[in-house]
Amino acid sequence: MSRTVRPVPKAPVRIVHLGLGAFHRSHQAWYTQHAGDAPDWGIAAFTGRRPDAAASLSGQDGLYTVVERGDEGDTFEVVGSIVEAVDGADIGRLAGLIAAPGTAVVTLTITEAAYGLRADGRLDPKDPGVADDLQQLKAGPDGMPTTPVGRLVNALAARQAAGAGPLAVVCCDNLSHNGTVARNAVVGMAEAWDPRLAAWIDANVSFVSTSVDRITPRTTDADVEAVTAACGYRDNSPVVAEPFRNWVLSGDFPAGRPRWEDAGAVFVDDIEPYENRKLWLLNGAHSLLAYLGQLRGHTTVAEALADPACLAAVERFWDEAEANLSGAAADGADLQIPAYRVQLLARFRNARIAHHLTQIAMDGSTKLRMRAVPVLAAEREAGRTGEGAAGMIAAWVAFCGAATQEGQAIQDPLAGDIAAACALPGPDRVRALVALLNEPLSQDGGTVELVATLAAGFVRQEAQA
Ligand SMILES: NC(=O)c1ccc[n+]([C@@H]2O[C@H](COP(=O)([O-])OP(=O)(O)OC[C@H]3O[C@@H](n4cnc5c(N)ncnc54)[C@H](O)[C@@H]3O)[C@@H](O)[C@H]2O)c1
Ligand SMILES: O=P(O)(O)OC[C@@H](O)[C@@H](O)[C@H](O)[C@H](O)CO
Repeated sequence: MSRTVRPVPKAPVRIVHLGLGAFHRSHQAWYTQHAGDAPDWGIAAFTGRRPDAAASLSGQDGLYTVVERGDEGDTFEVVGSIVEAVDGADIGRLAGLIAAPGTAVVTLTITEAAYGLRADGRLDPKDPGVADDLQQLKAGPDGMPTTPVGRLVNALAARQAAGAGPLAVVCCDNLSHNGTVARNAVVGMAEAWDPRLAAWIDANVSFVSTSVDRITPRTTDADVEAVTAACGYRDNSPVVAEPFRNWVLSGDFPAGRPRWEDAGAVFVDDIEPYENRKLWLLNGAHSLLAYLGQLRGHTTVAEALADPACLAAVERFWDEAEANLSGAAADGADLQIPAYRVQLLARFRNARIAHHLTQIAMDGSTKLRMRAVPVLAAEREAGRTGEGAAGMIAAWVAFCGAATQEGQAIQDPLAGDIAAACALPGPDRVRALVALLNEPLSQDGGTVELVATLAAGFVRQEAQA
């Protein structure tokens, strides 16, 4: 940025973030800036796989613009809660910050696929990243773990050694029971390296579960230009997000936390109803639109939703999801599912947010396990067909088949297995793909037949003009 516009003084680092992407900047960093005690809570944010985002943000003193993009127009706000942006490969700095007694919270947005989990939600020791990091951790001080979980385990060992006390790890990825997932991944890796560290983590680290929501597509060059034109300064790291935002958290913060509730965050005892409402209705519809929409020639969420066939598929899935959602939380709070559905349609129709289906389609095997499988399993259990949820899986099956035939790479942690499944003949192909999402469902002949029939009806169409 060409001028100093730091909206708050530089706060001391008390939060460490892993996964410095678009979402962290539009969500957790925004909430931290808007907490009543923001001057006490600075964030040191580490990138995942490349140093670029840290270099870009460091070049402008950590400051960046959140462009809130509504139906009617844009508003701009400079956010200053990220006080340090670091290359994720700098594991020394990460260990130093996590070992510091002042550090109280670690937040994560490293994507669903980065946890290295099997379909049953446990750490997968055969995952190449997990296996390699275990070797690195066992190599001692010269080891260089490369996955976020391996780096975090390494840094927690430094905190244990420093006697710096307990802290909270707050998973902000779109995963069911995301606190438990983060715990399984971190404790699972620690156990395989050093059981005493695993025991220390068990006793000292609180894994907080969250439901996180704010549609934040990848920033484009046009977004950078729009900020320059509207604000009169050059920001190389702006982020564009919808006006809506939501954060529900459940768990303990043994070393304290910012007053995120001042910015609208909600703390609950029973997070599951909120989590399912968001993951099934919002993210489920997104995944359905990502595969069916692309097969029908659309490129963005808003375009796909304007197609009556896609809208009907979403409504069909939502009816099934709603039948299996709790309408109220344990404390009696009404989750207002019908109103939530209406609001979602309006959010998806915000055509000024160009949310690309290709981005949502990535890592489908991990996402569909949480977005389609639970609804389909519940529908089958209730003696119903589960055609809406099966439709989402069928769209993914047809999408994988079309991409494979066209020689396009599928970005997914199971890309090799997907390619192998797609090489099989008809019914075996569908069964093998369903098995990648959920083994028991793949043994249910009725489910496989239903998915196969629906998938046969989804054929690739020419891109819409
Ligand atoms: N973007 C949204 O609208 C949104 C909304 C709610 C939740 N989320 C959650 O946040 C996550 C990140 O979204 P984003 O928009 O910031 O994405 P992004 O691509 O902008 O950033 C992702 C970050 O994670 C790192 N990363 C990605 N894959 C990794 C891997 N396999 N190993 C290590 N690091 C990896 C990247 O390097 C980057 O730092 C999503 O996957 C989702 O779980 C996103
Ligand atoms: O971010 P992912 O890859 O988990 O999923 C893609 C979208 O469904 C997601 O980013 C939503 O836009 C977001 O969860 C809205 O809060």
